[in-house]
Amino acid sequence: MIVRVSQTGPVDAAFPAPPSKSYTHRALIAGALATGRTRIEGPLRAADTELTARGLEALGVQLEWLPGEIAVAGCGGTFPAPGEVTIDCGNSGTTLRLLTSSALLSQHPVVLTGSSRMLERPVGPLAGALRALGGDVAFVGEPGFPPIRISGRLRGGRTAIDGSISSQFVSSILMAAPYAEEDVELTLPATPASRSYLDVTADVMLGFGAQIERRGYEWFRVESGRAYRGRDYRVEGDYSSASYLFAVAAVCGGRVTVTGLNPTSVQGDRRFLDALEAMGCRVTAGADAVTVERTGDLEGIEIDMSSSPDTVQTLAAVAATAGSPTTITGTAHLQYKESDRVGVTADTLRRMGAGVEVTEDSLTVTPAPLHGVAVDPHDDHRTAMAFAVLGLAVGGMAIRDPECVEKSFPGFWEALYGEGLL
Ligand SMILES: O=C(O)C1=C[C@@H](OP(=O)(O)O)[C@@H](O)[C@H](O)C1
Ligand SMILES: C=C(OP(=O)(O)O)C(=O)O
Repeated sequence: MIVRVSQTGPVDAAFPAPPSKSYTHRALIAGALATGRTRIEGPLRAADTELTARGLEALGVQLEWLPGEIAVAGCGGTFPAPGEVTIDCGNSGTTLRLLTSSALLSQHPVVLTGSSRMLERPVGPLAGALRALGGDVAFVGEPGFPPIRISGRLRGGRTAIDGSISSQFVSSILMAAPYAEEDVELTLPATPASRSYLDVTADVMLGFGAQIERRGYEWFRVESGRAYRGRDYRVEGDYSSASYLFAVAAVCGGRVTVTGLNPTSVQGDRRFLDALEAMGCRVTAGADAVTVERTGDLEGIEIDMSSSPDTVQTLAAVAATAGSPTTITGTAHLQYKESDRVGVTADTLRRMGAGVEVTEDSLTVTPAPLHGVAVDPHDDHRTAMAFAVLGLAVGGMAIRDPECVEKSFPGFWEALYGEGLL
């Protein structure tokens, strides 16, 4: 299938925010490990969160998707899998990385595998740290990459972990740590990539009753034996998904309101709004809704997005419509995602007519007259959504395999269609 995107004028639209993917993954894992029952209210039902749910079911957890909620029967810290299981984590890095440490809480070995792209996404630093904490993580194929076979136990203790490729390595150990035999102490020698996701992890862990001490993003200590307690847990809206909707106002002019967003959220992609404001948009945040409005021209900016990786492509798309160049730094780890995102973004923007310069850790977009092109997102939802939005400003855009948005934002095309934008 192909979605064709035509040019549209200034907009006046309102959308509900899709629920947060990161919070849903974590609430599923905390609820599954907890003592007692959990109701996850307003979860994201998308390909990736279903993969986490199915993975937990394979580990013996009972859960049920009901309208607007998930009911999870907590297993009290030991997964009752009947024997060795293999879990296909598809294209979801969060599923594979976050389940890696918790898999040590199964009585039997667990094999984690995924799509062909997933087998190219690193897990080496996580495996190394888990070995130091008592686990046995074997690489079934290429060293440092999935598939991995996890056995042994989570003894706990102290170790260092390098999170410069992915914060998910650190989140993985933190989420399982309350069930280690001893306290877990993690030292991070370098600032982790996507550090804001460690705040999301800590937020969910504290919400489920765990105890964490931390010094910024350098050092974390989780108390052993402070089990998660099952509870009713409401999932907040997703700032990464909302970025595409806000970007519609930024590139087309007019205004877009997104409801269901937490104004004090720790999600790093909230910073995307600071970027739009610095470029010349008006951003107003209420108790539960954010409005982005553009009446004049946009100016380019310089911004560090190392903690907001999932909105780099949205920002690059907006930057191509501004009046001066934009430099986004902190982009090095985007090469490890569903695609080499900086490479794909640079290539597509150049084909559209923009000037793009790439260094190891930055992307500079120099605006120029743009024309639409055909985009093959190579199964990367964020490429499809970012360039669809830019297509609304430029016209003549064709997005192939649009169903890849199922990964995080299954209603994306319907949302645009519903507002008369497609
Ligand atoms: O922990 C999470 O929920 C995520 C962490 C980030 O990944 P990295 O830490 O690998 O950059 C982000 O890109 C991903 O979409 C979700
Ligand atoms: C990188 C992403 O997800 P994951 O790492 O879970 O595949 C994403 O959603 O952009």
